[in-house]
Amino acid sequence: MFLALLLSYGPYAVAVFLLFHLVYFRWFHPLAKFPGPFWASQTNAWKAYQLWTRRMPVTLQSLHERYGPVIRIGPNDLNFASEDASATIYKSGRTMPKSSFYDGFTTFQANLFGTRDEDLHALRRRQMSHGFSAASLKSMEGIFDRHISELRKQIEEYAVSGEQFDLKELIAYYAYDIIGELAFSRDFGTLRSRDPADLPPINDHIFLGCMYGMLPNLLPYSMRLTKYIPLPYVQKMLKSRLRLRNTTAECVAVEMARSKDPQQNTEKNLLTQLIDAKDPESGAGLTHTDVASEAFGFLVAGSHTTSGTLTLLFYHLLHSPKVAAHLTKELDDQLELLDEGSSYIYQNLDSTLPYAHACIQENYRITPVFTMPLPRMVTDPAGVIIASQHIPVGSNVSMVNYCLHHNASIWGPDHNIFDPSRWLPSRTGDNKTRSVKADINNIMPFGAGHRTCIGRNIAAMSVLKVLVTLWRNYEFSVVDEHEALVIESVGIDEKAGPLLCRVKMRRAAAF
Ligand code: HEM
Repeated sequence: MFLALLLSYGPYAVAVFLLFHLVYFRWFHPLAKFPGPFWASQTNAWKAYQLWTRRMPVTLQSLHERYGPVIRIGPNDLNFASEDASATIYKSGRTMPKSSFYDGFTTFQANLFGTRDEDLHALRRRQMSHGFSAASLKSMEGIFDRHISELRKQIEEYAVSGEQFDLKELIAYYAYDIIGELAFSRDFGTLRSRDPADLPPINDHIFLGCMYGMLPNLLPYSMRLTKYIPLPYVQKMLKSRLRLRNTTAECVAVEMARSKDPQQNTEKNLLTQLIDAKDPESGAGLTHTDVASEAFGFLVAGSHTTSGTLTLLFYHLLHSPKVAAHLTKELDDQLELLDEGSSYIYQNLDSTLPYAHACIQENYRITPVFTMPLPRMVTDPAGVIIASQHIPVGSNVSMVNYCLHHNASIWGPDHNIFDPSRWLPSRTGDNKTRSVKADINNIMPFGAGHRTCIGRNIAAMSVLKVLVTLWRNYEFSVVDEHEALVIESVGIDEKAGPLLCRVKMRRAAAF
């Protein structure tokens, strides 16, 4: 009887429900007045599909061009691309906490990046601030120098042989080896072995985290049930995440055991600093699982971001002859060629190289790599005003830095041109009337506010040292001068395909 009723009326009930859902979310929902694609107003699967295409930042930017600075990208989600939005969304502290999107990244337990507990976040930041301070950074400079020296060795082999090579791949090995030493106290030696299979599957982890996070209604189940989906691609991603987790657990266990042995004199790095970390207020330290969870976060947040950034910087320089010539002149004027084993001291590079800094800044603007939407939740019962719009409590609001960095009303119609002179006081071009200082507030490659990147100084040191060392000491040329830049995004971006180059020495080979 019940089955008969279900079969006769069930399809009508489903149709009525769907119709109600469609009409409510499109025309009566509190966010209904905001423009955006129809399917985005109906289901979070729209966002998940955009992630799947690997083109989300570019798609969102074109939607902003079409609909304006605020668009609806999910039934309960708004995305902003205007100058005045970032302060309210990211600098309102605890009243705008991270949304459930971040739960998708939990591997051991929520870490500094993923936690939505503001008290825990504040405690962790206090515990870790010493490890990321300028003094700690200085004490870790030797680690960078060793790996830059290894990178030079590999490049010099190509200079001698004259063979073409993939600079993107070499940079990826370099960035992984550095983070291995910083976060795991281990030299993975991938620059020496140069086997792509040695590189960790970080992109898979990030893609999976973003995918889980973009389907929040499924989250409690999806993380547990994905293992039963018999698709090889899904199984590969799960295995990748497990592999990363196991590597982390193993390295942390070794270092924690070593730290208990007073005979062992280990070099300071981020992992040893985590093990020693104490909250200056309460004296509380981190447990074994806390340390593993944070080290895992450093690997995920710090390696592909750095390698993606460096590869894109070299791509832009190698495809912009005038910019390249300007940079060469500045470095030739300011820096001696390096001998074997020597390096440029970071502190000395800071004030003397304005054009190199401008190139780095422009690279962060035109091709930021951390482009996942960074959603925050409106928790004030009265709602909040963002970019002159009232946004009701319970909504998720986000920005994608790529969209802000390509907003033509801020950067001018030439926003797609790599032009470091935007960052010089004597700037030329469309936005010459604006101040550099104002524009620095309009880029957010490292996020903004109290959840801004804790590793930005580490990234800054790596990027500047690699740039000036390679650009001053070698002469690179790209194999395909006309190659158009295609970017793939899994939440963190990279140049699609290799960056094929040839290289010449600017002095006799050192190694
Ligand atoms: C060019 C390189 C890098 C870029 C572009 C970058 C970008 C970002 C961005 C945009 C955020 C903010 C995320 C949000 O609001 O949800 C972030 C957070 C974070 N980053 Fe980075 N990052 C880089 C390098 C690093 C490095 C080298 C490390 C560590 C060794 C690191 C560790 C972290 C951590 C732990 C967080 C969470 C901070 C918090 O919530 O308090 N990052 N990063």
